[in-house]
This record gives sequence, structure tokens and C-alpha cells, in this order.
Amino acid sequence: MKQLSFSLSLSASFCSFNTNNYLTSYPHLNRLMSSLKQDPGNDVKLKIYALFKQSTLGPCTTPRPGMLDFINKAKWDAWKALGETPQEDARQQYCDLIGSLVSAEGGSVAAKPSGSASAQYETLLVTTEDKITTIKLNRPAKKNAITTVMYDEIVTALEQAGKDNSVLTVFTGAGDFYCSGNDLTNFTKIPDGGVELMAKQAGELLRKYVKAYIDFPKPLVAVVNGPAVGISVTALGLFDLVYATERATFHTPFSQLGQSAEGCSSYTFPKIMGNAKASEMLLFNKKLTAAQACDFGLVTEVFPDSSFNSEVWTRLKSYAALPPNSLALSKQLIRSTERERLHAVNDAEVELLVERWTSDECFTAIMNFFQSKAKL
Ligand SMILES: CCC/C=C/C(=O)SCCNC(=O)CCNC(=O)[C@H](O)C(C)(C)COP(=O)([O-])OP(=O)([O-])OC[C@H]1O[C@@H](n2cnc3c(N)ncnc32)[C@H](O)[C@@H]1OP(=O)([O-])[O-]
Repeated sequence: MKQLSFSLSLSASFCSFNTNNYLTSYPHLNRLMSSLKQDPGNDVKLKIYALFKQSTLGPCTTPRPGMLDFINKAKWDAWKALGETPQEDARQQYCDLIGSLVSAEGGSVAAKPSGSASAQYETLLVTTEDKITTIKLNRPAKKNAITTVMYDEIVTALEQAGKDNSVLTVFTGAGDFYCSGNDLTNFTKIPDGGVELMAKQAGELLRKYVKAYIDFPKPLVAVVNGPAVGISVTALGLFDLVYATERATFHTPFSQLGQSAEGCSSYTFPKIMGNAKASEMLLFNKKLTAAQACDFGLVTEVFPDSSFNSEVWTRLKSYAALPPNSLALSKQLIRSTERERLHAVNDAEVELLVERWTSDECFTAIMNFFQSKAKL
């Protein structure tokens, strides 16, 4: 099929959109696009074009080009297919799409070049805007699976967010997934000391990671933009608010993987949803829909996918205007009643997992994933 060749006449107005977004400069986006080694193909180019039009002009209302005007007709169809998608959502999808194309080639989208962006990360996009620091997992091609580098980067990002002048900290994912949990390739990098050493080091990393959530001093909000698996679900019990798109699912397949609960979920889940529901998730791998997770108290509120970003960010911006000290101190007061218990739970969960990671059950489950690409 003939490659479409058209330019995306990028207008200056789009460069200054004021959303909680990491790509606020079109020259930056253009450089990223032109750095791609592979042509992304007509479908993707049409999608980029359509998202650009939708985000700058809103829904397509112009007449459809004539039958023989093939290229403009294809562009019009792509734009029209976005229907009533809000402009802010289209902007977010546009940035996520470009970010995923760059990531798929092994690159990374740096935090925005100007403004209040924080340090650069390999696996995260971290920005501060409207008094909200956003930590976005940025491995969309791998469904935001958490590598050892990413665990360390999240701990650093949380430390910095705890000290910066933002009022809220938001955690979310790039692309169509929130997070697929622990990156299973973490288990394939066996050091010279063998599996026991690997398990011990992974245990220390996990302890540090969960501790960063337990001790986080400001309100922490999860914006669950798609399915969530494993540790990205269990950690939600340590957040102050959890907003989810209706498309999100919540899955903790620990037994299936020969592992056991972490993220303090062996304590927080029974407390949040009762023993019976918690056991169905943590022992028997039950996957919850967003509506079920909300009924059980794990999720604060569920939003339609089409308006998820605009509704959630409008809400968060208004919360970020509240007095910051009052918010932080109230959060610390609530956490202080069980901080010590959470640390003890974290220690006990890590101890059990270090044992599990050296078990035949775990080894077989991980091998199954890679050999048969078994899907959960
Ligand atoms: C340390 C603390 C303890 C933590 C415990 C946990 O979190 S337990 C929970 C642990 N988590 C799990 O057990 C989840 C395992 N993952 C899955 O079950 C599925 O991938 C899915 C349901 C998340 C998405 O299915 P889908 O059909 O929509 O998409 P897809 O499958 O085509 O994926 C696209 C690409 O991403 C890759 N990739 C994705 N996730 C992981 C991962 N975690 N790891 C590595 N790679 C992962 C996948 O291999 C593929 O790579 P490829 O082939 O393009 O090179």
C-alpha cells in the first residue's frame, strides 16, 4: 500500500496546552517523531494526525472530501472516528502514542524540557504542574512492567515528590495499561551468588519500595488508566485516593505465580474489603472489574473511559488548591495510627517472598510465562 505522506502542520497554539502533561513543546515532539528509525506505518500516522486535529480543533465537523481525494478522505475518516473524544483526552493520547513509539525503539521520552520538570528518568516521566507532581510509568510497550531500574527510580521520584513544593502526588501509567506488575525478566537475571542471592537482593528492593509508600508524607493519588496487575494493585491499599477508568481491572495472580502477597496487601486488603473478598483476590487470583473494586472499597471512584482524564484532572486541580499543610498533616495523622504495623507487615511479606522466589513452584510459573507466553 502506498505510504501516506503528509505533514502534521503543528501549530504553536498546541505547544502551550496547560494539562498535566510531559510533552508541552511541539519542537520537542517533532524531534522525537523524526528520531524514529522505522516508519510507524499509515495507520499510526493517521491516528497521530487525527489526535492532533481533535486536540486542537475538537470533533470533526467539516464535510467529507470527495471520493477521489484518497489521502484527505483517509485523514478525515481517522479524525471523524474520534467522535466526541474530549480535547484534553486527545492531547493525552497523542503524547502517549508518541511516547510509546519512541519507547518501542528502545528510546525514552525525556521529561519536558522547560518549566518545572524534575530530574530525568529512564523508565518514568515525572512532571510538576498546577501543584501536582505526576509520576508516570513509561514502558507502554511492556505494559509498564516494573524492572529493577524502575523500582529504584520510583523510590527516588517519591522521595523528591515528598520534598518538592507540590501539594498532591499522582501515580499513573503511559499507554493503555496502568501497570502489569513486577517485570518477570527480573527473575531471569541470576547473579554469581545464585538464586538465593537474587531473591535476597529482590527482597531488599521490595522492602525499600513499599517503605517509600508507607512513609510518603503527602496525599498520594492513583490515576488507574487501564488494567493493573500484581504489585501495582496491592500498593493501592497504601494510596489516599484511587481513581479508575471503567476499563481498568485489578488482578493479583500470586498463587498462580507460585508467589505470595506483598505491598502490605495481606493487611490492607482484608481491612479494606473483608477477609472473604481479600482471600478471593490474594489466594485465588480473582480479577476484579473497576466497578467491583469500587464496591469493595479499593477504588474511590470509577469514571467513563471517554472522559476519564478530563474529569479526574479537573478534580485533582481543585484538590491541589486546598491548604497544603492541612492536607499533609491530616494524611500523616491517619497514617500514624498504623505506620509501625505496616512496616512489620512489609517485613513479614518480604521474608515469605524471598523464600517463595527460590521455590520450584515459582520457578515453573515464571518459565511458563516466557516459554508459552501464557496470559493471565
Ligand atoms: C517483586 C514484588 C512482587 C511482585 C509481584 C507481581 O507484581 S506479580 C504480577 C507479575 N505480572 C504478571 O504476571 C503479568 C504478566 N503479563 C501478562 O500476563 C500479560 O502480558 C498482560 C495480561 C499483562 C498483557 O497481555 P496483552 O496480551 O495485553 O499484552 P502482551 O502479553 O503481548 O504484553 C506486551 C509485552 O509486554 C510484556 N510484558 C507484559 N507484562 C510483563 C511482565 N509483567 N513482565 C515482563 N514482560 C511483560 C509481554 O511479554 C510482551 O512482550 P513482547 O512479547 O512484546 O516482547
